[in-house]
Amino acid sequence: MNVDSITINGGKPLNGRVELRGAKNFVTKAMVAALLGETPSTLRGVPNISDVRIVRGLLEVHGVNVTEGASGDDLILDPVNVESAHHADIDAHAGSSRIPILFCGPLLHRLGEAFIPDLGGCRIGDRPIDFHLDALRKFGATVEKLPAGIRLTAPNGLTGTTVHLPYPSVGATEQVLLTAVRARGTTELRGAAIEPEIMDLIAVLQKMGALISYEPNRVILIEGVEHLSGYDHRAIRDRNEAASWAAAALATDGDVFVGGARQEDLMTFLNVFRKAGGEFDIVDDGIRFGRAGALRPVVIETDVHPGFMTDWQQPMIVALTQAEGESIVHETVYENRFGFTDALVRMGADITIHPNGLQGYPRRVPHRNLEQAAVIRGATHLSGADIEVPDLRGGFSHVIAALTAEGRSRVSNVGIIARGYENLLTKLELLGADITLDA
Ligand SMILES: CC(=O)N[C@H]1[C@@H](OP(=O)(O)OP(=O)(O)OC[C@H]2O[C@@H](n3ccc(=O)[nH]c3=O)[C@H](O)[C@@H]2O)O[C@H](CO)[C@@H](O)[C@@H]1O
Ligand SMILES: C=C(OP(=O)(O)O)C(=O)O
Repeated sequence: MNVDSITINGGKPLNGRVELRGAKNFVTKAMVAALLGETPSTLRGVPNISDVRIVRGLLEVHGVNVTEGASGDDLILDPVNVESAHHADIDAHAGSSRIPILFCGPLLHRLGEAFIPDLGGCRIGDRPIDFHLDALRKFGATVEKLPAGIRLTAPNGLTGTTVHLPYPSVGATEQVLLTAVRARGTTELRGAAIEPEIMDLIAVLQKMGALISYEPNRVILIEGVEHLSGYDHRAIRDRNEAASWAAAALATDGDVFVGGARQEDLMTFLNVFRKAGGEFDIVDDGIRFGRAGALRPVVIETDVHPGFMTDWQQPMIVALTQAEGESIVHETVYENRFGFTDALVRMGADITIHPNGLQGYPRRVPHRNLEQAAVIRGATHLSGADIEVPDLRGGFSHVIAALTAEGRSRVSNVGIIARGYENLLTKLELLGADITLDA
């Protein structure tokens, strides 16, 4: 999506079918895993999104030969000639993604050194990398902070260790996996994240020759091996995109079949969707989402898997502006993930943000110091407005809000949405949305 601004004529339901491809939060990690192999890897179902292009560029400056396979959505990644890259070239390809931090372990194994530029990614809170760096130091890496990034070396190689994550971080879990698989000896990872995308990364690493076992209570054991080969793998589909289209169908009173959506990856979402007045049919090749009747208010607590994902709350909040009564969303994963609601309020939504969270409500998810809460009172009539996309999921939510609202909305900075949604405008048009690209 090379456009920066679109005009949406809203107030019409979305109807039709969209197809999911590989998950942004898996594909980019599997591309990094290819660095660890001694032979080429084939990754299937790769979406055409900007985060994939950024990771491809970073792999290429490190000497990985990346080519497209015959089917159009396969990537062949040949890491046989991996080499150190100039800092300037790495910076030029760092872009807006957080994935460069996951190059640490693979580059240390391959080259004995790594330079990691300052990270991009959505601005949804502080997003520290202390768990990553603490773990890498435990493996034996030295970490030096530079003005524009960090430099790591491992003069004595990397050795298996015990890592106990203070919080089940997705990225830090992937960091430990990608480092431990070729470290000397065994690594015990406690407090691991267990998202489906992580399980798919473990599947990829096992195909490459890694020895990884998943124990009860968020413990993962990794026995380091000396050699890994390439893999051939079809990526898990994007459950965040699935939840986004489901919420879009709910908000606009539409009917959307999401090809490739899998019930087992969306169980928690489906429960909330049903409680909010949505209905769904699960069939072999996907899930159809629509409304069962009037929308109802719900209480959502975001959490790590198997909880309700933080990436799902933004599109669901748009739908909840159409539910009769008071909904509450407790955001417990990130400290600043409600910025997108300002625009919804300008469109007519009644949303109050509690920057320090809401106390005194019975909860399943433990309180965290950084949390926030949103109280949404509905149903409200949304009217078109000029809005600016703040981040990836917030951006998709702005588009849904504009589709739900009566009248015209001008949505600017839509390019960010291409970080995680392939062919968004084409898909929206196929679903019947009235959209024009601004000059
Ligand atoms: C590319 C990708 O896969 N992005 C996903 C990934 O982000 P990402 O992997 O960056 O998110 P994490 O799971 O690491 O972050 C969860 C929490 O841990 C904290 N933390 C994390 C690392 C660290 O070193 N120190 C620390 O304090 C974060 O600030 C946050 O409060 O998981 C998030 C949580 O499911 C999703 O919203 C993102 O879509
Ligand atoms: C926060 C997200 O991604 P990232 O971690 O890449 O910024 C997201 O996918 O919504």
